[in-house]
Amino acid sequence: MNGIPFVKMHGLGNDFVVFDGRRDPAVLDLDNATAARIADRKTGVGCDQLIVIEPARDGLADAFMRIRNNDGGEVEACGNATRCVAKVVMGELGRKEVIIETVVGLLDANGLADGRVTVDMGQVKLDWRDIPLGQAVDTNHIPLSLGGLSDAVGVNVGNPHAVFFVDDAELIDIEKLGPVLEHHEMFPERANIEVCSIIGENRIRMRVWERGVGVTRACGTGACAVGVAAVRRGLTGRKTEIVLDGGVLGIEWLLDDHVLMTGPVATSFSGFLDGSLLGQH
Ligand SMILES: N[C@H](CCC[C@H](N)C(=O)O)C(=O)O
Repeated sequence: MNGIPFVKMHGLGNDFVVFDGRRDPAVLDLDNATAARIADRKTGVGCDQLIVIEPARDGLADAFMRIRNNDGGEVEACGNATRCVAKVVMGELGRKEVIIETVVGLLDANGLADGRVTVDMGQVKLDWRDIPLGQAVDTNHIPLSLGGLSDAVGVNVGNPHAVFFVDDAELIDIEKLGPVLEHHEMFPERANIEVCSIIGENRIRMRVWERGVGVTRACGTGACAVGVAAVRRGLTGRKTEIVLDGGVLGIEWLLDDHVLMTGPVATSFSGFLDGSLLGQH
């Protein structure tokens, strides 16, 4: 079989095409258009994010993870994909603890006995400059209203998030409001949009419109942002269960501002990418 090998993986239905750039240099330095072609669900392999595992730059890391959204754009963080890549590297090294390097830092990952993975997603940032926002506002009450949404909480988990709390997240038309908010002038680097409702003690229902993708079944960094936002608003404790369309993630916002995210990893299939998708003729 010729072509570039890949593995199709997902975290609670947030799905990825994972290439190994350590073995196949052809997938290093992809341009945005090529990445979008591969991520296209009709004419490519199809995925929410395209992931390339690369050699670590930092001596402390076991591998570097490059992340691109379905629209081809490179982004800083992806919680669900970090669990998937960590699991791959754990299998290669025969270790339960690995360090995954990203453009925004080193992420510690631990494999649990039940097959799930816990990732320390690093320290969240809460200053308006770090979200980033287009103006100096209190990030616990961003003055933004659209449809049934208002009064967002801004959280940066390596990537930008705007968290809205409502009475019932299921009733919000996130497909309509998401794209408008993603591209709102308040967010100079756009934003991932989460709509949440408290459904029990330390239990939050969340739906997400992801920057550069659209509605996904789960968003790991989004779940981290929601867990932090709920504490900032005094709605839950620091350890929460986030109920997404695709399943449940465990979040804990530590006192040192690091956020731990725990959830499953799944592999769907392996395949070979035809060279035409890389622009090879
Ligand atoms: N759409 C996100 C990247 C992927 C995040 C999500 N898939 C996750 O699991 O964290 C962004 O543009 O920042």
